[in-house]
Amino acid sequence: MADELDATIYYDDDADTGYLDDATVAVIGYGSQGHAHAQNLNDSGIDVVVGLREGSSSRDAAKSDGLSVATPPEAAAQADVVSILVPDTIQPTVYDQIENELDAGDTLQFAHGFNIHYNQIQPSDDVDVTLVAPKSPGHLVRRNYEADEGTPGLVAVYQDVTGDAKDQALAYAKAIGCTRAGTIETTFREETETDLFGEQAVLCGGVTSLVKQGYETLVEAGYSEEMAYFECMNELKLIVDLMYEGGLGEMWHSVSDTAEYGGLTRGDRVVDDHAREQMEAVLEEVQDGTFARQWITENQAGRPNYDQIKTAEENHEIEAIGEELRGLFSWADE
Ligand SMILES: NC(=O)C1=CN([C@@H]2O[C@H](COP(=O)(O)OP(=O)(O)OC[C@H]3O[C@@H](n4cnc5c(N)ncnc54)[C@H](OP(=O)(O)O)[C@@H]3O)[C@@H](O)[C@H]2O)C=CC1
Ligand SMILES: CC(=O)[C@](C)(O)C(=O)O
Ligand SMILES: [Mg+2]
Ligand SMILES: [Mg+2]
Repeated sequence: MADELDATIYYDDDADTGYLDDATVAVIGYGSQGHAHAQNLNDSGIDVVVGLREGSSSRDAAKSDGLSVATPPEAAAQADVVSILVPDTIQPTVYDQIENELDAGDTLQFAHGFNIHYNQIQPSDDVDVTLVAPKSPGHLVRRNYEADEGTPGLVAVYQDVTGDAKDQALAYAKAIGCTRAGTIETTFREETETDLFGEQAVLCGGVTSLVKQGYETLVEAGYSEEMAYFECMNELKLIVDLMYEGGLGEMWHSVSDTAEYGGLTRGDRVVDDHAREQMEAVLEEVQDGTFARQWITENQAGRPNYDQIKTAEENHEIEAIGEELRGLFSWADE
């Protein structure tokens, strides 16, 4: 355990999958996280059953991956740990379907704290409630596990009636590969707020806005779409890979002095004080529940705004030129 840092971080040696040896884990959902957790748990020797609704389009995939499949209530009835890995706004409905199948001492496990933190799910007081949240998209949780690597994660306990909630959560984190890379102990509130902020202001929202703005600036100045795509989208991965491997310094070391000087003197003009004020406003809307209420209301209304902005994003010209160019990479499937 690395405790000389501010946070308490757990690694493989700090976790014992023995806490899941006699348990069955129901993974409800087989999407981005669900397919990864279910397969990683299974490959780690944990007894897994996948819970999917009747007629689910994911049933064939789960079965072809060698996993047993049941409906969410059936899976929960068989399980000692129920991992809720369906979309956040669906979870309260799915919880209603399974809550009567939970026995005293079972565990309700999440990969994001949204529904507990914003009181959308009030779990019964006789079950453990835990969180193991990979800091990674689900498909890389699986890919890294198969490569004998891992993805960092967060672990939290909301309710511990058995006395083993944290040890069992660490066993789960180890079985999906998170303690290979490090799993930070936190709370449902901290995970929820930092995850929502990070995906909105940096990882998903901020970065894609930066890419699109850069692309549009070049194209509107008369440069070709191809040039703008390779400069502002394709090369971003190559730059971020270096940051991932060795920090900002690794990237600055690898790029030219010209790029380093230009980046260090112009970067804060683009992502400036106004951007920082907006980041702080975005965080405040996460903390005071404004975002959660907006997202819940949006779903209750049938996602009219979400569908509209999602369609506009899909139709952004960078997507078309990108698909065309990626298809021409020498290694692309012919
Ligand atoms: N995506 C990610 O990388 C990350 C996600 N998380 C968290 O993990 C959890 C799961 O997210 P994610 O994996 O993205 O979810 P997905 O959107 O990938 O979940 C899809 C799964 O949910 C099922 N599903 C969808 N709607 C329903 C429904 N109405 N009833 C029953 N099942 C339904 C689908 O089944 P069907 O095939 O039948 O449609 C499918 O199996 C969330 O809490 C999320 O915040 C945390 C970290 C990262
Ligand atoms: C992949 C991840 O960590 C996110 C962005 O938080 C999510 O998909 O919710
Ligand atoms: Mg996240
Ligand atoms: Mg998230």
